[in-house]
Amino acid sequence: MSTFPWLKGHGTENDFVILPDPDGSVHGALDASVVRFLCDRHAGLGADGVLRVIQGDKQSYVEDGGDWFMDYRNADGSIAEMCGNGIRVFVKYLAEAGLIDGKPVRIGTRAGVKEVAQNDDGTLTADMGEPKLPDAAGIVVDANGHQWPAVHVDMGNPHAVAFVDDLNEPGTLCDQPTWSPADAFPHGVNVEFVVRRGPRDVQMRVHERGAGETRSCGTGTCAVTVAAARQARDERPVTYRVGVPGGEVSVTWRADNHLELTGPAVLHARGEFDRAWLPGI
Ligand SMILES: N[C@@H](CCC[C@H](N)C(=O)O)C(=O)O
Repeated sequence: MSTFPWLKGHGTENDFVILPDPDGSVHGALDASVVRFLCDRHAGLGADGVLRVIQGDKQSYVEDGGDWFMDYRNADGSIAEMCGNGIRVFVKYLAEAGLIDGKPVRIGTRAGVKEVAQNDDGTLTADMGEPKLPDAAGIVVDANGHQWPAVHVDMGNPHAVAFVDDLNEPGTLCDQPTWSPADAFPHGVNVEFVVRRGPRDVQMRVHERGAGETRSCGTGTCAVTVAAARQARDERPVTYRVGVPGGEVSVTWRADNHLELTGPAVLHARGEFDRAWLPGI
């Protein structure tokens, strides 16, 4: 095919190029350079990542692809296990395309199958599964010469959560934080900076692995909730309001240890891309 369809969508302004590829034949292996080009904000369509939509039984990446499989790629072309904002946008697309009804849907990801429900108010709720808290005490995040202790929370993808006094304090805005010990995150990490605004109410900024500072990160809001609830010794179930630069979401840490992420999802553009426009690919 000389052209392929695309859509744009976002969840709290964490934005994605959606590539429908129901039987996996449109994009084949999906080259990292194609992802980089599509996500380029100057030369391409512009996005924090790509959501490729494949039927669960037509993908060849994981054992259980669910009803539909979310093949997630970061803007730099790297593969990530999971995306909490992306999965809501993914289901919004499936619903608007008439590919699913209103019932909860099982979405396969590289971090396992996640169930996503569509709520009456238009928001979506994803069961994000259980967090892991690897025993990695003593992690320090370093940004522009400033350092903060951080908590390692794994939501299928890795997060380092650092509590700060002020989200605008020097150092929190930078290209890419580093961390020590260097081997704590062999595959890189998403870094969240957090302030408490009140009981069960936090505000964060995030530097995403493979995308830089973004307006939101759904798995990051779950990691932040876990770190904040543990710090406050909250009893479960507990619900946190998590503000991000692009809006806000609600995260419940249930008694059974699962995290539930509720937030908006928006589709805002669609088109047809001519393969001849992919430079040198
Ligand atoms: N924005 C996402 C996370 C996307 C993947 C992340 N950058 C990683 O590499 O782990 C979210 O909403 O969770």
